[in-house]
Amino acid sequence: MASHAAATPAASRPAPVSLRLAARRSCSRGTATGAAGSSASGPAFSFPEQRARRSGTACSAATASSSKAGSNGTQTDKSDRLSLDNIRASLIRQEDSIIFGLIERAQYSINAAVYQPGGVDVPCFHPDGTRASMLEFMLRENEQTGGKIRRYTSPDEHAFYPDSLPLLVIPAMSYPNPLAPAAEGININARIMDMYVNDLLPALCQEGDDFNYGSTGLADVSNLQCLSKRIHYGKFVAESKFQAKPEEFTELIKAQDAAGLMDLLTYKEVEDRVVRRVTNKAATYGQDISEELPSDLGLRNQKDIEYKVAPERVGELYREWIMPMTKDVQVEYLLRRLDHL
Ligand SMILES: C=C(O[C@@H]1C=C(C(=O)O)C=C[C@H]1O)C(=O)O
Repeated sequence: MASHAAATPAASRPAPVSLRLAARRSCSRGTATGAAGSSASGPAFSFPEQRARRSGTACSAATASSSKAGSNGTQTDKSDRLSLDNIRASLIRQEDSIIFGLIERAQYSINAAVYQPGGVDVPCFHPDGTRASMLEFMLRENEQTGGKIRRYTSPDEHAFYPDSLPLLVIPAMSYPNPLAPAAEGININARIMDMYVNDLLPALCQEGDDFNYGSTGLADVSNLQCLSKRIHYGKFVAESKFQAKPEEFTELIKAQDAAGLMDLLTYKEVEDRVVRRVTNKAATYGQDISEELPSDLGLRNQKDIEYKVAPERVGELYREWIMPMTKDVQVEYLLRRLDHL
């Protein structure tokens, strides 16, 4: 089991990362070798049916009734997008963005200079005088823009540099938030950054340098933000699971039994379906689709197709990295689920 203890507090800053090129796995280009049949089924855990928010578990439920700013200038999220009923649809949409993004990034070489502090001369220095990496510079700039328009006040968004966020330029938003208070202190972006740079990129991209640093950094910023959102969605998944089996989870939480929690929240067959679906999507998205729809849209008999990224590779990355980190967030959240209540 990956260590849940590696979760970092919200105040931490991802350390500069270095590419472990030596650990590079096999090349990303390949041909389909029989992607598994697609499955439309969703996660095995049951999502609550329009459940009434339980007193004591709803933490910052919005009460204002107008979408305009309230008397203290606060606005209310009326979208329902954070309700536990919408988790499944959101995870599947996020999957699409992640797969597209990884395929996009794979068009470029590793471009290691983007990740090395000082590898590219960007106007971004740490207090000790060392220059930041180009990726850090781009992420920080992006978070300044998103932060001003409330991105990081939403319970499903987590900044990579939470200590440097700007003030808002539009009124604050109040979100209906089904999560327990402890959720706010969980941010594993430092681990996500390390995994992305040192494990995902070497598995996806050709070695070497093609000097497309801007495109590389833009793809990375987008991918890191999508991955962070998906992985931290573990908080919502965990809350849904807790509400479905409160007694069983409460017993394990009281015993602070991380391994027991991991067992109870893991659905192996769901994970297998996710991997098959992701593989199939990567096979579909990775093709050069022409203006003529093929008569057979399925993935059978397509062993001759040259994919930009081997579809199985994307599925493997989900199994090896993305799902385990989502589960680590779930364990971390559940261990603290009853704090402050
Ligand atoms: C997200 C869930 O929890 C776990 C993690 C999964 C994932 O990251 O996709 C899938 C199955 C579960 O083992 C879930 O149950 O859907």
